[in-house]
Amino acid sequence: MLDRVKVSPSVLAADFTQLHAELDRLSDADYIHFDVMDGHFVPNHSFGPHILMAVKRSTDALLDVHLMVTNPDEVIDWYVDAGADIVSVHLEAADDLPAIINRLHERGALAGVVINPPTPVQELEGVIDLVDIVLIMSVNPGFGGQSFIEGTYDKVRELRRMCERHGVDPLIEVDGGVTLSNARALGEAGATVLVAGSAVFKAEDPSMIVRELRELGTIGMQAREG
Ligand SMILES: O=C(CO)[C@@H](O)[C@H](O)COP(=O)(O)O
Repeated sequence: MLDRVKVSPSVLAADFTQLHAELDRLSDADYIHFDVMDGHFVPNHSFGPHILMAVKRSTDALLDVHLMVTNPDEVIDWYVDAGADIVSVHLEAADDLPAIINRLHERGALAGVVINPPTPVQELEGVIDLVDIVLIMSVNPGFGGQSFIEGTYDKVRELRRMCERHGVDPLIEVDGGVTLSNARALGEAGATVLVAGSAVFKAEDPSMIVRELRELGTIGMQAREG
């Protein structure tokens, strides 16, 4: 059981001409969230393992890689080799998720599963005992700066109940449209990791936003735990 919510700033919203300086401003982040987009699974391209290596050189935070790709089994090793600490793959994209999770564990990485907004939480039933982290998308993946989908709270609560039934306690991460205005409610619903791109990188003082997101999320988490 965590004693506080963790914050994972999404580097997609950073100024790439100043990547090192941008990451340097985030000494308080627990993780750095790294969105990989292949132009097939989502209608956008982002970056690959070489940029992840550059991120690794610029931060002490753990690297939280989110693969929005159609062929996760073929690329997970690239990202572990580049320094990923967590690799999350989409339930909607993986043909053999248990094999991918096994491979990540063999390589010493934490394994995550991601579901898109239309995918019901019940579809996680078969893998919930195997994963270290579940990422619930709170926007349709592909772009930063979108509005948070309100139905996410119910999905997080439902996932929390599923975890209790199974006697497991994976990290529960929420990604997309996360801001200071929903961080507390997300912690209260059961989220333990908040991904935030625009809210952090577009702020004047990104480190302060990271601390505030963590504090609000943790207040919510404590309210849920009573
Ligand atoms: O995976 C994604 C988008 O596909 C997210 O990680 C976004 O990058 C989050 O950005 P904001 O909604 O916080 O701006």
